[in-house]
Amino acid sequence: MRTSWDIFCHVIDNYGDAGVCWRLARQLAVEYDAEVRLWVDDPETLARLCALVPSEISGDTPRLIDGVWVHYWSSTWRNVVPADVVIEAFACQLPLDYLAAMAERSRPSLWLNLEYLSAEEWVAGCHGLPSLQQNGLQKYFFFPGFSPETGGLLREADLVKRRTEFQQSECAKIQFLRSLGVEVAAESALVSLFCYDSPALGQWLDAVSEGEVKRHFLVPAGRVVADVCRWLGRETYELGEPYQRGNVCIQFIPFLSQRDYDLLLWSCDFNVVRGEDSFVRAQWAAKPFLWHIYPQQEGAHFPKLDAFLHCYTEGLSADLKAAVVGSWRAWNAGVLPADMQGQLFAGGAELMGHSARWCARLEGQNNLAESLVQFYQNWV
Ligand SMILES: Cc1cn([C@H]2C[C@H](O)[C@@H](COP(=O)(O)OP(=O)(O)O[C@H]3O[C@@H](C)[C@H](O)[C@@H](O)[C@H]3O)O2)c(=O)[nH]c1=O
Repeated sequence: MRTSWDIFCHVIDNYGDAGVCWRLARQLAVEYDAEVRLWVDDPETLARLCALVPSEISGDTPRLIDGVWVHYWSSTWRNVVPADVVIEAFACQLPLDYLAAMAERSRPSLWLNLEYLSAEEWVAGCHGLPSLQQNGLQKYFFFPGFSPETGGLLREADLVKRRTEFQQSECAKIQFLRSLGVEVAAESALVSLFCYDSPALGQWLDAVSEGEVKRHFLVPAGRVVADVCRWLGRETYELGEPYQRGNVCIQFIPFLSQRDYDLLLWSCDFNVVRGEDSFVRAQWAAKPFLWHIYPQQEGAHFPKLDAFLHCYTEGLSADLKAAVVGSWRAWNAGVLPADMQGQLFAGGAELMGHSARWCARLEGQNNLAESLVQFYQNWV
């Protein structure tokens, strides 16, 4: 019998919550033949990530998309029979009636809270721990992560193969970039830019524009566009139009589907990414990158940044390690000291090789969907 899964997604802000839930839901349905319902309270955000999702889904009419039943999670809850496995993503609050129904099933549901990604050491110790809840059920805390003691990272079965084939074909890359209206000059390095607002951005672009290497920045529609326009001295912009300032060419492109965003990351020489899901996808791209971590109050994100840097930079030469750690920390603090601006791009061949080895290392651990399925099988 097929296992049924309910994934509950409350979109707090940005795209990460919906991005992670959608990716997981699809993988469970497509690769594990699971019967998946995704309950999302903001279908419009999901629709930006996958064109097949309509931006409005009524409470009564779920849509079957890529094998997943997408439901609008409205504030008025209509009772449904809970699934075998229930995932509350990022500690969202499940409907009270649903919680009661979970406990009333003849075989109670497995209840999991899917946590945010962190490379901190304590994560391995807390992964999979239960906590007794008011409805008499155990809730298990499920942590994605970078070590085999965690739930691993989202990675579709064919991801690395598709990426390798794409990156081996110059033609595939050119075709994809052309579909976005992008032509890259032969001697220019391609950079994707998806980050939060940052005072460091203008300083960095200044330095790069005066640098010796030509860089072509692709900027998907989003909040950083306004800052880049300001740096260009423009009030408006045309999608696809290349804007040149010094050695920097800027091109604004549409916000892509998740699938095309992967192609963008695979095509670029360097990716600026943020949050959780684009950060993981940049690692699967096996290219050098910069992580703009989701800023939290009182600097709570800095230990997370350091924990990741600690694992990620293992094996780098001392100079390069210092450049990566220093420039990532500076970027995330919003200040780039003058001598550090070029260092964001430091590393060349060493960092390229390192990115590929890091990706291969991560590929050696279970992926998140696989870990969840195994957890359920062991629990039953
Ligand atoms: C730029 C771009 C991104 N994307 C996708 C990739 C990801 O699935 C998603 C972006 O998600 P993230 O990278 O996680 O960054 P984000 O800033 O949008 O999301 C954040 O949301 C907060 C609520 C969380 O607390 C953060 O941890 C983080 O997840 O958008 C596209 O599909 N097309 C695009 O063109």
